Amino acid sequence: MFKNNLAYEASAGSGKTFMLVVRYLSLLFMQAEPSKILALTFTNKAASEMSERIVETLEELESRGELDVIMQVTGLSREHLLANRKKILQEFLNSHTKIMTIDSFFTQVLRKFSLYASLMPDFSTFSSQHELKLMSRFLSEVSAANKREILINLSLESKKRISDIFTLLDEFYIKKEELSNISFTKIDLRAFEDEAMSALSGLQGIVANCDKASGQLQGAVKVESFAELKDKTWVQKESLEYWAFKKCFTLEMNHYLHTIQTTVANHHRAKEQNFFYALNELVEIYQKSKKALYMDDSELSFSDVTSLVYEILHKNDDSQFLYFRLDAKIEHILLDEFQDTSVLQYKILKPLIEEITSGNGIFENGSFFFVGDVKQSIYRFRGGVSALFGEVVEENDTEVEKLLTNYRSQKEVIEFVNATFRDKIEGYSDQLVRKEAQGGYVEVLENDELLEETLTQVQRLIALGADLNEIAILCATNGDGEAIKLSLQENEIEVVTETTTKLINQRSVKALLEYLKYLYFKEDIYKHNFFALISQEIQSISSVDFNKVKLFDVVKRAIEKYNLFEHDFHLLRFLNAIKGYEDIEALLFEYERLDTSAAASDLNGVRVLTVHKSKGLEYAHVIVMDRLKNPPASRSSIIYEYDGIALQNVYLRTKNREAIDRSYENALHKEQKLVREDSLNALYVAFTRARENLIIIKKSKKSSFDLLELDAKSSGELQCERVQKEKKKDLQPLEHKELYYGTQSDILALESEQAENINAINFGLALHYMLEMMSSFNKESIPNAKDMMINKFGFELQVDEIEDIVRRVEMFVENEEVLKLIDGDCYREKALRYKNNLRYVDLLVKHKEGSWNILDYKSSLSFSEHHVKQVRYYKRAIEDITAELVNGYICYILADSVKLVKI
Ligand SMILES: Nc1ncnc2c1ncn2[C@@H]1O[C@H](COP(=O)(O)OP(=O)(O)OP(=O)(O)O)[C@@H](O)[C@H]1O
Repeated sequence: MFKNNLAYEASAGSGKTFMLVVRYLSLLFMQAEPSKILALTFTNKAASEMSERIVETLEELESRGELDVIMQVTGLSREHLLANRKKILQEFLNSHTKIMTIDSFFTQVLRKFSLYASLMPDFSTFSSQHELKLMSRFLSEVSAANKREILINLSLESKKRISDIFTLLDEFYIKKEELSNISFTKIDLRAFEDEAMSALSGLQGIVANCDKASGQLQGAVKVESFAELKDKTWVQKESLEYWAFKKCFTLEMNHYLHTIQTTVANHHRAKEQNFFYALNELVEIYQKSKKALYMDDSELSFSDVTSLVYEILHKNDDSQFLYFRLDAKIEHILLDEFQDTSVLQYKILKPLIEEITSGNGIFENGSFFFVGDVKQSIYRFRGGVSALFGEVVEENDTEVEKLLTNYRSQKEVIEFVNATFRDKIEGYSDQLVRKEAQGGYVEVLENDELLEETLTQVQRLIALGADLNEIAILCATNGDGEAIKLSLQENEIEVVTETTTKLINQRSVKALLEYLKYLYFKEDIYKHNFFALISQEIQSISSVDFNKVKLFDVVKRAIEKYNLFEHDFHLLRFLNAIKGYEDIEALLFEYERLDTSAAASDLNGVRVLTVHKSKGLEYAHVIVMDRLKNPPASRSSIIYEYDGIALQNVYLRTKNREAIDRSYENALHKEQKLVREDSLNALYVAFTRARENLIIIKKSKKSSFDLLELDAKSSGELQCERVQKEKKKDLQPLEHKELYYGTQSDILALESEQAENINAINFGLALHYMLEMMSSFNKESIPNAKDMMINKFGFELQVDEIEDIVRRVEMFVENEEVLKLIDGDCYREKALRYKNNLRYVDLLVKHKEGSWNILDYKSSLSFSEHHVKQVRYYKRAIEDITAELVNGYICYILADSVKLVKI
């Protein structure tokens, strides 16, 4: 029977998402209004997939596994459900549903109440604010407030660059609310230093008077300053009855030692207090700069949105009334992936949930439902606290049910996962195997040539008949993903990655955009494009008064009128995305920035994605590849210590402090445990994505699988169901049209992720940018391009680096060979979309006689092999597209010369 207040805490593949869809459909069948069901997911992709699954399930209800479960949940008969499903589907498609990410929901709330935050409701949101702009705004605000010294001191004390201080500021800004219970005071350090030095002189006295004191011992206590003293090895010991001290040991020595330890520990604490005090002062300015920026640009990051919504709803005289207004629109709440919800996000939702669970809401029949798996919590860095699940259950008196059977994977995969994690993850309980899932294959391979081995395994699967779209390669970073993608493409294997799968680049969505452009601009070209894209005869299109008809309705009507829907889930996603735009202008001028991804079903190629992005997804064949590079040892300098969901304390990570400060030691251990849990959870997510075959490729040393102690072995039999290739719909070729796919710097930064040195990356980006900004390749264009480069990158670069870049550009425009190659129509930063991949060609030149030159700039000689592959790829792409002669060159623009290498 239907339970009003229910949660599922269950392992991967046990049907949580399935139950979420069942729950949603059950509510629909129980006559809940779709617009009053708030279903929140973690990613846009999950939100779109949920809507799609609802439509699909309703369309095919009689043959779907969901049917029986809906009957159980609702108590309604099969006949009733089947008789009503068409009506329910129509209602669903015609409603303003609320299936979205938490971020989008908060954005909607903020739009609604924007005036409380002195914002206009038409702001736009991005996953992060423009970092460089923010930095320079912040720096000028810091100067205006006379706080430069604080910033410089912080940077000196923590031995961090100013830009790293930014990361800390952002962390503190995001956790501002949680930190509000912790206060920081400014403390004078000298007293501690004096006390420690005076205890030291006591100790030195004992050593001086001891006949048996060795030269080594005398050296060990010969300390000139407090800074030197606190890092001495002997200061970290429990007792001085050891080593060279032993011969002179007296209890008094330990007395001095303990005094030194206590004062050093206090000194650390005081220093930490001063650090956080200063950081807090700067956070105020940081927040002010952010506010100023979003007032100027009307652009907010999601963390800004969350903080503002929290402020409006919790720190406002009208709070109760505002919640009441929200409450009136929400009757049921469904939350997916709850383990990754942040405490602040939950605090915002809490009053809404309480209205429902306490039974005093406007709707007596409201319901609350959430699902999650603490083992899959991998977003601690974004504020996820795994204890939240339990807390919420307790606070709301929610009934928790377990789902014990794995519905996703075959036996070999399930048993391997059970055996691997049983003793590693606390409280792990084995998943049960379905009777009909007795096959599957698992192999752990050891090979240091990770890319080659991955390619071999993909080819092995393809040879066995695997569907390309059912092969997923999970890797550690975007950089690793790019490397594997290139390697597969070199071997003519199609690849689908995130950058290539934007919704707005899908044919049906493009068609609708052309349609809307026609309605708005009234240019015939758009009409022609629209009909070409939907493969229909050109007809007249009647005009629409956008003041009277909602954008959403215009698009929905077009979909119906031109019969576009037929299983095209991109359109469903597009309809959902449209709800985020105020009006037609906002859509037409902003849609290029829409980063919703396309419906997976219509893309072709091996999926390459990071483990983090793979959460919630499943594939028949999964290859988990070890990380190509060892991770940088970049630990956060701040340790956040939680007690349950409450932030209890913050510490500044300090060398050797754990030996002399018990509470720091505790916090550090807790943190280390969490870091280990994060890694284990990520591996758990990765291994549980496979339905049939799981192949793990590990390297022999420093493998990310080390903590699992995996041996190379295989079990089961590798089999792939041969795909029946469906005949693709006959679509007319797309008219070539230049598109804007984001910015080159996004992609360059991604490509250069392999380069460890952030300075080198910035340098390269700045050089590229300056060349891009050259209106013509001659000396006259240099000053302007230089200014633009400084505006964008000046903050990141030293003066001599800027001069170096300008010198290189001068050499470039003076080089005879270069000038010959670029004699023609030059296209800078040309976006190139080929086989579902997006690339930028630095410089593409079309010669009068119909041949093309590609120039790919490099600012250093490293990674040559990679460059060659890249240019070869561009060359092949342009040859395919133009069917004309193409020459490719790598142009090394070095400090002292320009070298051209023909590919
Ligand atoms: N009761 C069920 N009957 C039939 N199939 C089911 C059932 N529950 C789940 N499935 C199928 O099993 C697979 C895994 O389910 P689902 O994705 O809901 O698991 P999950 O718990 O959300 O996994 P994860 O935690 O990894 O996201 C899906 O293909 C789903 O359709």
